Amino acid sequence: MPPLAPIGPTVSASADSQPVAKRFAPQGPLSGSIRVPGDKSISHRSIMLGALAVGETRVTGLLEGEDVLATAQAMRQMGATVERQPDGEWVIQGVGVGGLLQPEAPLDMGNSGTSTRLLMGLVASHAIEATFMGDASLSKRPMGRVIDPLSQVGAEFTASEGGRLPLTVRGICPAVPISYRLPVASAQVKSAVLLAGLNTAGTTTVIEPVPTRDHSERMLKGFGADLTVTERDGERIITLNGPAELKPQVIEVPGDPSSAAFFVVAALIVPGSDVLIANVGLNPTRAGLFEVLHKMGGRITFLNLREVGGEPVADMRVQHSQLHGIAVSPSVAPSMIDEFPVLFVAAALAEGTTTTSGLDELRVKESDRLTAMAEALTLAGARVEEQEDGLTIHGSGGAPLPGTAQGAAVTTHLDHRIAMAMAVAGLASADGVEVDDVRPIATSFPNFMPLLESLRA
Ligand SMILES: O=C(O)C1=C[C@@H](OP(=O)(O)O)[C@@H](O)[C@H](O)C1
Ligand SMILES: C=C(OP(=O)(O)O)C(=O)O
Repeated sequence: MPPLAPIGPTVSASADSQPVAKRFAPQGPLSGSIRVPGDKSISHRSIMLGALAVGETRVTGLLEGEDVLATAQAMRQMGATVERQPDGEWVIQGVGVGGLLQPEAPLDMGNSGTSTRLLMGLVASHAIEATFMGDASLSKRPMGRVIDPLSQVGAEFTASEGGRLPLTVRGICPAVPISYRLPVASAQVKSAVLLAGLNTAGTTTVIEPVPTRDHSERMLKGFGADLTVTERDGERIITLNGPAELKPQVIEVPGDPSSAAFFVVAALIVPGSDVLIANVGLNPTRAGLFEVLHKMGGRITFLNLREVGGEPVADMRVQHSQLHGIAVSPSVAPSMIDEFPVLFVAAALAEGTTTTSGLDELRVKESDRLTAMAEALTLAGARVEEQEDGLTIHGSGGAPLPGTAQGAAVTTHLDHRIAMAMAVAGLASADGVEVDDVRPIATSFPNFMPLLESLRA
C-alpha cells in the first residue's frame, strides 16, 4: 500500500442533529402482513450501473434510505441524471463507461461503506479526482482493503491515518487490468475491483476463496458486461473483459432480506405472533439467517417462490417458535453477515447455548458489532460472553429478557443494525429496551418503526 498522508478533519454527516432515544416495549403478539423496502445492495448497484449505461435506466422498488441516496447524489455529482418520479419510480440517464465527470465538491458518503468502496472502484479507472468523506462511524472504517487493489490498477490515494476517510482518489485512464485474490470475504472489495475493470481494457479477474453476495456479477451481466464466473477447487473466479459497454435496463428491486430479518426474528420470539412478509429476496448468498433460524426450530414458511429482477423471491410466513441454541458454522457467515446482530437477539431468547465464530469482519462494520451487541444484550439482561471472533449466548429459554433499567440505554454507535436488533429485543422483554439513538435506522430502513407499529395494531 502506498504511504497515506492525512488530509483534513473528519466530517460527521450526523453532526447537525441530536440523538433521538426511544423505548421499545412489549405490546402483545405481532400479526398482519408487511412489505419491506427494496434491497440495499441491489439499489446501490442499480444507480451506479444505470449511471454508467448509455441511455435511460428505470428502477422500481428502490430503497430510499440515506445510504442509497448518498450513492444517487454522488452519481449526480459525477454527471449522471438520477431522478425520482412522483409515482416512486427512479429514472437514471447514464453517462456511459468512461464518461464520469470530476466532481466539484467532496462526495459525502454519510454512513455508507458500500457507496464508498464501490465508488472508489469506479473513480479509480476514470481520469478524475474525487474526495470521499463520511460520518463519524464511516470515518473509522478501513479503506486499505480497496486502496490495495485499486493502487495496483494505477489509481493514487491520499487518505487519513490508517487508510481511512476523508480520502482522495486520483483515478487513471488507461488503467491496468489486474488479477486479484480477495484477502477478506468482502463483496464490497470484489465489486470495487470489478467496477474499476469496466473502464479498463483487458481482463480483470477476481478470485473469491469464500463466496460473497453476487449481486454485482448478476447485475453486470444483466447490463451486458462480458463477465463470466467459474468455480475451481471451491473458489469462484470472476473475469470481466473491458472496456464494457453497458445497456440501460428496467429493474425491479426485490425486498431486502437484511431488513426482513428484524421482523422474522421479532415474530419468532414474541409469543402468539404470526406475520407475513411479502416479496423478500432470497438470493442464496444472502439467505443464511433463515437457514440458521430453521435449524434453531423457527417456523418459517416460504410461499409463492418466484423470480423478481433476476433474483429468487418469496413471501415468508413466520410464527412464534421456541428456538433452541446451536453452534453456528463460520462457513455461513458471508451469507448472513449483516444479520448477526439480530441473530444474537434470537439466541438470547432460545433454549440453551448458541455459539458463533469466524466473525472478525463484524468488528469493522458501522460499529464493532460483536462488542456493541455483547454490551447491549448484557444491559438488557441477557447472558453473553464475547470472544475475539464471536459471541456465546446463553438463552433465556423463551422467558422475556429483563430489559434495560430506568435511566439506562443501549448504545447504538451510529449503527442502524444495532438499533433495530435491540428494538426487537425490547419486544421480548419484561420492561422494554431503551435505545439511545434511532436516527441511524434511516440509513437502510426508513419505515421500520411505522411497519412495526402496523404489526402491533
Ligand atoms: O456489497 C454490498 O452491497 C455489501 C457487502 C457487505 O459488506 P462487506 O463487503 O464489507 O462484507 C455488507 O456488509 C454490506 O451491508 C453490503
Ligand atoms: C455493513 C453495512 O453497510 P455498509 O457497509 O454499506 O455501511 C450494513 O448495512 O449492515
